[in-house]
Order: sequence, then structure tokens, then C-alpha cells
Amino acid sequence: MEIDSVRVESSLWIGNKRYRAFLSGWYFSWTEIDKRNREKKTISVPVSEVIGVKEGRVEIQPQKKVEDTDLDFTLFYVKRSSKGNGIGAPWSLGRAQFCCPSRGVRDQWITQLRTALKTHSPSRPHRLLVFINPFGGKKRGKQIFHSLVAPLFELAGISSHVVVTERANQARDYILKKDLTGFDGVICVGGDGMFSELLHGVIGRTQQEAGISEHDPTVMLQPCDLHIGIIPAGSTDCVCFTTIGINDPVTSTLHIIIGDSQPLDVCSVHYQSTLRYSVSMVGYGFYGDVLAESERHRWMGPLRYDYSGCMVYLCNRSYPGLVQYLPGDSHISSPRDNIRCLSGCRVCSESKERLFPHFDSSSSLYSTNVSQYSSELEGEWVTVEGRFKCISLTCISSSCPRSPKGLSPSAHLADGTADLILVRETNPLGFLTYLHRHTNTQDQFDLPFVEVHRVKAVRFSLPPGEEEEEEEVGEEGDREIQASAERVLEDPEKLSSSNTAGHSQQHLAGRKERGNVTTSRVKRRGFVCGPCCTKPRSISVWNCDGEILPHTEISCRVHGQLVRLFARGVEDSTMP
Ligand SMILES: Nc1ncnc2c1ncn2[C@@H]1O[C@H](COP(=O)(O)OP(=O)(O)OP(=O)(O)O)[C@@H](O)[C@H]1O
Ligand SMILES: CCCCCCCCCCCCC/C=C/[C@@H](O)[C@H](CO)NC(=O)CCCCC
Ligand SMILES: [Ca+2]
Repeated sequence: MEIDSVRVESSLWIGNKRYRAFLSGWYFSWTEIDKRNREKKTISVPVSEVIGVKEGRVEIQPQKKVEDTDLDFTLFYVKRSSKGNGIGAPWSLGRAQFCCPSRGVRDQWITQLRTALKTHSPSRPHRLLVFINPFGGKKRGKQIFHSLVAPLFELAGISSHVVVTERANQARDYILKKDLTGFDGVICVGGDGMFSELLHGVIGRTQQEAGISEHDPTVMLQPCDLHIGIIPAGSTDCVCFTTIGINDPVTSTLHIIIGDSQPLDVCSVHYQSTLRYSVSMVGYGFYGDVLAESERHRWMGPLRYDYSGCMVYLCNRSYPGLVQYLPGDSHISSPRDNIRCLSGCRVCSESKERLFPHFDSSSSLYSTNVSQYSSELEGEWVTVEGRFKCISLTCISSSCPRSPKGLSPSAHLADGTADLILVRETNPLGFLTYLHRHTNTQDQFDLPFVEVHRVKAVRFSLPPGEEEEEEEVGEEGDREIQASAERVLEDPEKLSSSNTAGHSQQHLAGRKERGNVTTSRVKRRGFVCGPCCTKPRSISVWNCDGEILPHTEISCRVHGQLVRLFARGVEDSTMP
């Protein structure tokens, strides 16, 4: 075996084939040598993608040693599949069992590979906090974690504390309140709703610790260090799909193990003291109505969105609105430039300097002489008024298996902007064309009734004369609304025939947001009803990453690179 400061080299065997193995800097590679000493195929693995090195011949699942000698060691690594979905390719666990010429050589290889791993892959997590939603998607969260994820964590030497949730918002509250010392990341096994819980927990906790008031829409939020990992087990899993390129629990687990780090833009949505964060979609009109309708059909599981999508489409509604937006810098990028945000994206990496000009990397804090108020909100606001089929704001492309290019195919994960899509009132065929183009390669923005803008902030209000009519109701009103909501739960059809029931649904969403309130706002008009409703409604609801917002008039702002995921963006699967 030859070892110098930059290179380790020796002959190794896999079965009866001889290989020349090299470890040099960032790569470990092994080349087959035939009987005439000619070099054949080489496999090369970046050290950063080595999952683990074990003595002996080790199998995984169940993790056990098979018959071996003290000349063997096993290398586990990330293996890319050639069979992608056209967007991203799944990763699997590669394994190579090497036999060395002597025990000394074997021990040297193990030591050298483990040292290289520490040097070239320093930001791997050691301890993780895992939240499993046992009811998300097809209700397979626990099974997915125990059969696919836990064995890989064990192999990689990662310990985890697992919480199987018993109620909504348990994961968020845990992150906000409990001692998180020693955890290098938080993981959700579930869908976009579970991701949203972790997002709110991590952002809220970081601001608490930094003494920043997150409810102030003008404040510069502190970026979060605690990484979030997503094991997809929900209905849409849009954030996972967009940041990794595929919804596959093993691929996600491998990204977590190797400590990948992908910054992500987050949009804060404010209405008075209500605050929500969104990554994938803040949508009014069609997407709001689909969500409201689908909540009534949760029992259908992931199919509820298809069913509700059809129902809402048939209703053919459009809504008046006044939209104001603050444009991003059009010299940097545009939503119609056809540049996809892929792993290592230039637009995103160049955005870091612009987003954090005063960031001190040694202390991970902003320098204290900088205003805590963001200058990002300076600029000329643009106003658009009209009737819309839908209004969507997305920080990322928001692709998912249903729409592989997403809501805005050229949006960037971490450029500090979001794309605002305005779909004006049109005929049903026109709107169907728009929707259908989400599923094929045609440009959904190349339609006369669609416009798209790259923005830093958005405000939405109802045009004069259409204002949200609200009234304060006391506990008496609350009780009455609660009672009608219960009647609706018994018979969902009542939702389309009873105003009070419609109010209840929104009202309850509002309560869920604000926690214990004694007075609540109730919309007098514009609740979302079923497709059997004959009268046009003038107000829709906002869908904020799968959660119905309790208010219509909102103000949104993009916070560039606010959180970090265990991901690396979509790898270009057309590259070798
Ligand atoms: N134990 C629980 N009981 C009831 N609700 C829960 C529980 N744990 C989490 N939740 C809530 O369930 C909601 C939906 O869960 P999740 O996002 O995992 O699945 P989904 O709705 O099927 O998927 P998607 O959000 O991708 O459409 C989340 O908003 C979360 O707050
Ligand atoms: C004729 C064919 C028509 C096909 C139309 C496909 C259009 C798909 C666009 C996909 C946009 C996904 C945006 C992401 C939203 C998530 O934050 C949210 C939570 O999971 N999902 C929904 O609200 C669920 C919303 C589901 C909308 C359909
Ligand atoms: Ca963005």
C-alpha cells in the first residue's frame, strides 16, 4: 500500500476481480484490472458521498456481518440511478465489499477513508429530532421511517429522537418550546403540512433566541441554522419534490446523512397580528377554493385534491382583487428566462452577497451597526386591479408529481424573490389550457390572460366596494359558530346550503391560527361553498402551503435564504 500526503493507493479485490483503488483528495475510486494488467471500468465516489466504512462484509437490512475474514471492509456510498423521472433521479445505497492483501492494509484503508470523511464532509448531522405524522398521505409514515430511514441512519452512525405526533402542531410547539441542545437538525416524515410545522417552529425559535419580533413585517429575520429534512410521506410533498427532484424516502435520507445544505426563500404572510410562513404557494381563487373543498374530503386521502380540483373547476369562479407588488431586479433573472434552478444554481449562489451584505460568517450574526429593518422593501410598488381566476405567489418552482415543472418553472430556491402569477378571468377552456400546461412542456405563461412577475413583496386587498365585511363576535358568537360547524361535520352538504356553516369553516381556521381568542373575525360574504352553489361568490380564501388563511387582505414579503434544508436542489439528470 502506498500512502503519501495526497494519495492512498493499493490493490484490492471484489470477489475474484482485482482492482486498483485510489483515495486522492475528494474522491475514492477503484478501477478493474484484467489479467493482462489492462485498466477496465472505474467507479469513482466523492468522499462527501460516502455513507460509511465498516470492517468485514456487512449487509444492510438486517444489518449483519456475513461470513468474512479480517481482510475485508465494506464501503457504503450514494449511488445514482440512471432511471430518473426526467426531473431528478433517485439515489440508492451503493455497497462495495473489498478484500485486502493483509489485515494491516485493511486497517489502513478504514482509517484513511474515515479520516477523509471527517475532513471532506464536516457538516454531517450526528443527532436528529424526527417527527412522524402517522396520518399524513397514505398513512405510511411510521412504516417508511422504520423500514427505510432508520436502518440508514444507524449505518451512518446518526442517532435520532423520534416523536410520533398525536395532534396537529405538536411538532411546531415542540421545536418552539423544548430544549434542542445537541440536535443538528429536525426531520419530518409527512407531507407539506408537516414541513410547514417544522418551518414555523424553526423560524419562530430562531427569532425568539435572537430577540427579533417576527410579527413585524419590516424586520430583517435572523436566518436559521438548524437544518430541516423532509422524508416524503404526504399527499403532494411539493417542497421535497422541488428541492430534491423526486419524492423518494431513501433519496431524502441519503441527502440528510451526507449533510447536504440547501438555503431556501420563505415568504411571510401578515395580516395584523396573524403571521404564517410559506414556501410553496400562497394562492387565492382556484387554489384556495380547491383546498377549502378538499378539506371536506380528507377521507379520500391524496385523491381529494383531484376530486376537489374538478369540482372547483366546474364552478368556474373568478374574484375581484387589487394586487400590489414590489418587483425584484429584472437584470438578475426573470420568471420567463427559461433558466431552471438546478443544483449549484448560479443565480442563487450570487444572491447570498446581495441578501446578506453585512453577514459576519465567523459569528453567524449580522454586524450590530446595521439597521435591523430590511432595505429590501424599498422601491416602486406596482398596482394591478381586476377579476382573477387565481393569484399565486411561490418562492420556489413548486413542482410535484402532478406538475413536474411546477407553478413557476424558472423560479429559484434561494434568490430572495418569489413569482407572482396573475390569471385573469377567462373562459373555462382558457383556464383548462392554463392548468393543463402545468403538466406538459408548454409555457403556461404564454397565454393572453396570464401574467407573471418576479417580486420581493405583495399586498392583496379587495377593490373599493368589495371590502371584507367583518364583525367582532364574542364568545356567544363563537359558541353558535362552533355548534354549526359541528352540524356541518355531521352533514358536510350543509356547508353549501348554510351561510353560518360556511362562516364556521373559516372561523375555525382562524381560531386554529390564533389559538385562544375571545373575539374572532367572521366574513359576512364570500365563504367557499361546494360546486352545487349557484350564486357567484365575490371572495375566495387564501391557501398558504395547504393551510386556509383566516383573512383575505394580506401582505406578503420574501425573506431570502431564511432556512436551510438537507437537500442540494435538483441535480441535472441529463449530465453524466
Ligand atoms: N397526529 C396528528 N393528528 C392529526 N393531524 C396531524 C397529526 N400530526 C400532524 N398533523 C397535521 O396533519 C396535517 C397534514 O399532514 P401532512 O402534511 O403530513 O400530510 P398530507 O396533508 O397528506 O400531505 P400534504 O401536506 O403533502 O398534502 C399537517 O398540517 C399537520 O399539522
Ligand atoms: C387538466 C389537468 C389539471 C392539472 C392541474 C395541475 C396543477 C398543479 C399545480 C401544482 C401546484 C402545487 C402547489 C403546492 C401547493 C402545496 O403547498 C399545498 C400543500 O401540499 N397543496 C395544495 O394546496 C394542493 C393543491 C392542489 C391543486 C391541484
Ligand atoms: Ca425564490
